Amino acid sequence: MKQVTPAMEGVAVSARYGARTVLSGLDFVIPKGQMTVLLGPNGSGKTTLLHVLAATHPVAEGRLLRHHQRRPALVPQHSQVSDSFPITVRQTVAMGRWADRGPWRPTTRADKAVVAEALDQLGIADLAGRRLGMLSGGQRQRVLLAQALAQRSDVVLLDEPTAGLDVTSAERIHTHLARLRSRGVTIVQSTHEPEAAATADHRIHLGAPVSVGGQDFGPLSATHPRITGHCGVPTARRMGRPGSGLGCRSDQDRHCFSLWQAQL
Ligand SMILES: Nc1ncnc2c1ncn2[C@@H]1O[C@H](COP(=O)(O)OP(=O)(O)OP(=O)(O)O)[C@@H](O)[C@H]1O
Repeated sequence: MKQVTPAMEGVAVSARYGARTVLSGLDFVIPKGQMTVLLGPNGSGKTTLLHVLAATHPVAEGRLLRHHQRRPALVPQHSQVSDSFPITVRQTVAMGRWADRGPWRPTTRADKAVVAEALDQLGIADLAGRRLGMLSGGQRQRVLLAQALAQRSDVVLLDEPTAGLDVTSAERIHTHLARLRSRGVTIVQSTHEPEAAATADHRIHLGAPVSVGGQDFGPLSATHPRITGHCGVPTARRMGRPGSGLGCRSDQDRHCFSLWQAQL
């Protein structure tokens, strides 16, 4: 039976903006070294959850247990970066080193080597001297991913990394994410793309309740396709509290997810 090791575990996690609760009582697991996708309609809280995982947005209630080694690298949506921000591609990628050395320390030779390698890996070395705001969406997204690579974290969080990109640019990003995963990096990405969702190891659904066999689950649900078929334990008792914030897409997934949760 496949063992799943958690990189992070959320226990009844809530998050707010002022008095407004956006995430409420979420229980979830982010498996270590695997690809998790966050799914859900606009406004369901995917970006907010990514920021909670990145520790850039506070947990209002509940607990987030961390089992990873380094500060997560967060890749924002490319549309969130201002065109007028006067920064070059190399400087943007070098910011990824801040997690290690702080923003005010001079860049070391080792930092420069890491930045050069990240630029190279994403195929953007020729853009190093260009202004970030002058790049296309696809180029900019690769720069932001290079910044995350330069951080050398064991957890990479991405907010719709291929939104608005053409097929070739999106494939490049997917290829690099797959490479990171093969190196054991834990990846969490929000997406609206069915293909990214289908190929992920693990899916977390936010938003509208999911109906399974006439029973409603929501607002959070999770599946783990890799362990589908390894279970057979009647688990509805354990996890099927309607409205509890936990549920899965299919009966089989629901059983498996429960068993998997129970293994942790
Ligand atoms: N800074 C903020 N202040 C107040 N409310 C916010 C803020 N950021 C987001 N929200 C609200 O929180 C809710 C969740 O937003 P979030 O961006 O996390 O959703 P999302 O699932 O990522 O959406 P999308 O798919 O459109 O990117 C929305 O209703 C949004 O209006």
